[in-house]
Amino acid sequence: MEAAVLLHQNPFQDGLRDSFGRGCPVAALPLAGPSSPSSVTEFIRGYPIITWRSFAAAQRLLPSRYNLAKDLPHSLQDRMNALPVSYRNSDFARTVFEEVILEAMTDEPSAPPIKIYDNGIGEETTPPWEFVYTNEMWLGDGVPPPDVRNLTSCGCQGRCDPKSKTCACSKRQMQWLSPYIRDGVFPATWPGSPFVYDSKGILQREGCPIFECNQFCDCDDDCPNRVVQSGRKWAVNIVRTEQKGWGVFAGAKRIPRGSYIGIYAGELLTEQEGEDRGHLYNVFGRTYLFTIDFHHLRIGLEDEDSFENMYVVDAYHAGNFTRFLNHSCDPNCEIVACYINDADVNKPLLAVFTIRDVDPWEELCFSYYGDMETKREELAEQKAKGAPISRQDAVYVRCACGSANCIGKLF
Ligand SMILES: C[S@@+](CC[C@H](N)C(=O)[O-])C[C@H]1O[C@@H](n2cnc3c(N)ncnc32)[C@H](O)[C@@H]1O
Repeated sequence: MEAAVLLHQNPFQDGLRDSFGRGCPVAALPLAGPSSPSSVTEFIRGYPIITWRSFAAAQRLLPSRYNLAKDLPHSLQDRMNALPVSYRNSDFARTVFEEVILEAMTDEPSAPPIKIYDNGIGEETTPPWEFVYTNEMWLGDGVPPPDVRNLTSCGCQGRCDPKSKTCACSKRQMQWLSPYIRDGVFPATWPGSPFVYDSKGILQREGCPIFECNQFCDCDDDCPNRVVQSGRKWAVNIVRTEQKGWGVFAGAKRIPRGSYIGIYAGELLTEQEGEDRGHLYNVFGRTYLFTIDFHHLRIGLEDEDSFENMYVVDAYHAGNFTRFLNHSCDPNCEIVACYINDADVNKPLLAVFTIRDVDPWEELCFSYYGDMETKREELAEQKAKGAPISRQDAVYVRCACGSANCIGKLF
């Protein structure tokens, strides 16, 4: 039986929390079931006293909220696709698309609205109505729900102090960063360490996994270790490109290096499902699959090459503006593994950050191959051996990134 912990909607709850702190009783409620949190030890007239701390403990026992890919709502897409092409290519359809995006942005209150600009390239006024706009992850068949029971959380009051010796979140971040730092010493140019962010939320260290404070941490919403979960702050636009289909462009402001841009959202699929879909997308010549095979997942394995990735994100049927990020051989963004409310190390969120300053209206791109230097070395090695460069059914697209050191083709 699941623990039934219901804290009645009480307009005074927040007031109580503010006045007495989180260790104080907030309610005495019926709480039943064998898995009632062990932290409930005091009772009033037979009812357990729920404190904020025991409430947080009890929350771990409740089923967590998550989305299943099979429940993706697609009636709007079906209706739009049933309309004549002339309507779908009208300015009105573009306004509808922008409104749909706006509606899905309730989880990022400071995010500027996303505009779809008509630059006269091509016939389409909006991207195809082939996907559900969402900032969330949708779990495919065989993908387990988030592991919330094993989340480590901090008991910090107010904003977490990166220098704290007791903050469980800074300890966890330190532990995961240590393989990437020479002699365990953080560079002086890296304020905020061991958190990966400085006090303004700018990412200080690229290429390492991020461990943010989570839903069970006691710290406040403005804690410096809550950047991805606070949502996008920078303006982005969806614009048609000459040779790469739709793309994502910065707004009127320069975006500094290390800025959070968005989550590569979509369906989280098993490797097998991703592989099957990959064959179809290769025939189609357009793919939105991202394989979760970050370097840190190999740490600790006897043979790093024996690593087998478990999950893939597919943004074809569901996703947000990040699904329009094109590839560049000289990228200004990268995807970083970010952990928040799931303790399963194989299921990070894919967070997009800038890796250099981005000019106003510049296109935002990341490398579909990860580190480009490694990719170049790999290609040179394969060429020397005369080995085939990629999988049999891969459809090669000429890379149109336009960078001076472009490797020439995609996939
Ligand atoms: C994740 S989607 C990016 C959004 C895509 N442009 C669209 O219109 O939906 C990946 C696809 O975009 C195209 N693409 C991305 N980067 C490209 C590049 N550098 N050169 C040519 N095509 C590119 C390829 O068709 C690729 O399969």
